[in-house]
Amino acid sequence: MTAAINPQDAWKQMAGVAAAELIKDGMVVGLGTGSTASFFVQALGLRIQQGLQIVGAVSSSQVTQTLAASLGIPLTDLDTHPELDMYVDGADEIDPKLCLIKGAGGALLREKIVASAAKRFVVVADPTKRVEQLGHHYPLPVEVVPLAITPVSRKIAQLGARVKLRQTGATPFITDNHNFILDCTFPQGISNPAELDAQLHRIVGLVETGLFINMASQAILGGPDGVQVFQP
Ligand SMILES: O=C[C@H](O)[C@H](O)[C@H](O)COP(=O)(O)O
Repeated sequence: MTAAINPQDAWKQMAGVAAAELIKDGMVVGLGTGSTASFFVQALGLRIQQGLQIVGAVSSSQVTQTLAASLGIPLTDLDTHPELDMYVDGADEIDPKLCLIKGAGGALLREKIVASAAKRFVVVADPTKRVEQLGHHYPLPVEVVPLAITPVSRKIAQLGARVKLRQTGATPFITDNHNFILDCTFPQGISNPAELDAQLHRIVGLVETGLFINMASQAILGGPDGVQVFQP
């Protein structure tokens, strides 16, 4: 007997299963990170067990790599396959133009690298992730070289953010790339994601931001009324 899952997880699963249906024989696929992406990876694993033949999958984190390997998904990397057919991942916030905040799980840098290598990026989520303006529900995560954490924090604060070093217990959270994460809350929300992203990228020592702008082409949302596809 399988354990019942809560409605939000059921919606995430619906989105993940629907995205897995988009994967065809011969594709190179990018695998996202997080609870919603995990449902996609599990559904993809099932389809592969049933005979789907992808060329390979590139993971956006160690966690996803381990999950995918356990499901028998053939793994590859960006050296072997620098261009992917499709990348599927979750998001923390999705605005009407499909700009995203990502990185609540700390995987934003690899996620952005893998997403940028893909011809198509499909976001999978539940309806709680849709927002009118980014930055009101989740802080914006940015990945920072540990050496630069204090000056970078100060410079982001000068842009109007409350800046918090992400911790795991008493020690800083360490990303797969051995960097730190700063969670940046903009009290008025993020009115111009592209401008903020450009400002943040001018800060030396800041490696990447969790703003994904003009990257996703489609969102698949599971919800109480079934699966809905959303594109601007
Ligand atoms: O670093 C984490 C990723 O950006 C996740 O894709 C994002 O946080 C969404 O995760 P979830 O599907 O668990 O809400």
